[in-house]
Amino acid sequence: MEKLLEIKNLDVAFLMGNEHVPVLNQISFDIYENEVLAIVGETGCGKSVTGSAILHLLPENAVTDGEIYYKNQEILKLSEEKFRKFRGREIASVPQSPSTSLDPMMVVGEQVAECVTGGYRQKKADRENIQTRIWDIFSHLKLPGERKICHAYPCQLSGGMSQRVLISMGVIAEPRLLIVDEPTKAVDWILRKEVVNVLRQMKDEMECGMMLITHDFGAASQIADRIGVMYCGQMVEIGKADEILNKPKHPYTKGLIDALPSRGFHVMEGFMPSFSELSAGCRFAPRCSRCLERCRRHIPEMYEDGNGRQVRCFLFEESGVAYRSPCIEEAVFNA
Ligand SMILES: Nc1ncnc2c1ncn2[C@@H]1O[C@H](COP(=O)(O)OP(=O)(O)OP(=O)(O)O)[C@@H](O)[C@H]1O
Ligand code: NI
Repeated sequence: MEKLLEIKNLDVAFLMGNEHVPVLNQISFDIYENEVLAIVGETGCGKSVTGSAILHLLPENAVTDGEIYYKNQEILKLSEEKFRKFRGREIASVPQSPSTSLDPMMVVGEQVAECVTGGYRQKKADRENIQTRIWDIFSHLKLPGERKICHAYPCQLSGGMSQRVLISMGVIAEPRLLIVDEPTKAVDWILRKEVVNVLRQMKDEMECGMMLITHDFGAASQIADRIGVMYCGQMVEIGKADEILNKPKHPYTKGLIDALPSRGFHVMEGFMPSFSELSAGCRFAPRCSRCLERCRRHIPEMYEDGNGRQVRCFLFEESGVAYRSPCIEEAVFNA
C-alpha cells in the first residue's frame, strides 16, 4: 500500500503570554491509502492538536516544527492559499458535534452542499450533480428517505441521523484522507454503537484513508487497522490494532486496556503531567509500575521491531531480545 500521509518529528508549542508551552513532541507516523489509523490516549494528550496540524487549523499562537507530507508533498509549511487545494478534496474532516456544527436555521442538504466549493450557488448542472451525490451518500449511509432529509432542518432529525449528516459533510468532496475527531464523545451508548457501525461500513465501502481520533479504545479496536497510542504529547506505541489490543507492550497502553469495561475496569492511578511542568526522563515514569531508575532520568526513544510495531519504552530497548522471545516479553510484564 502507498503512503498517503507521512508525519516526521512534528513539534507543536503554544505561546501563552511570555510562556512557550510545548505540547506535541517528535510525533512521527504514517497513514497508508485505504487504512484506518486510530489515535487514542486520555484527554489533553494532544490528539486533536495533531489532527489540526494536518488540517492547517491550529490557532495563531501555535508554533510548529517538523514535516508533514501528503502524497510526498510537504504541506505543513504551505501557505493558506496553497493549502486550500488540499482541503476538502484531498484531506477533509468530519465536524465534531451536531449541536455546534449544524446551523439550526438551514436545511441539511444545503449544509452538506456547502462543503463542496461553491455549494448550491454553482451553475445549474453542477448543482444537480451535487444534489445527486448527496442523495447517493445519504442512502449509502442508510439515511432513509434521503430526498426528504435534504429538506429537513437539524431539529427534525434524530441524533443518529444528525451524526450521519456530519459524516456526509466530511465525505461529500470525496477526500483521499478523512480526519474524524472524537465521533463518539458526545453520544450515548446506543448511538455510539450506531456511529461505530457507520464508520466501519464507510471504511469497507469508501476508498479513503482515515485518521480516527478518540479516547474510546473500544471503538478504535472495532474500526481501525492500526492504533497509535499518545501520552502527554508523545506517541508511545503504534502497531496493528489486534496486536495492540491483545499484546500491548507499552505499560501505558496496557493500563488503558486494563481500564476497558470488558477487561475489568481497572482504572489507572495518577494523572497525566501538565505540559509546563514536565520532569526529566520518561513522561509516563511517575505512573509506571515497571519504572526503572534510568526511566526517571532519560527519555526513551521509539524502538521498532522491524514489523511495524514501535514502542517508546526502555523495556523494549533491546528490541531484538524483547520482541523475538515471547517468554522474555511475558516475563517483563508478569514479573
Ligand atoms: N490554542 C491553544 N492554546 C494553548 N493550549 C492549547 C491550545 N489548544 C490546545 N491546547 C492544549 O494542548 C493540549 C492538547 O490538547 P488536545 O485538544 O490536542 O487534546 P486531546 O488529546 O484532543 O484531548 P480530548 O480527548 O479531551 O479531546 C491540551 O493541554 C490543551 O490545553
Ligand atoms: Ni480532542
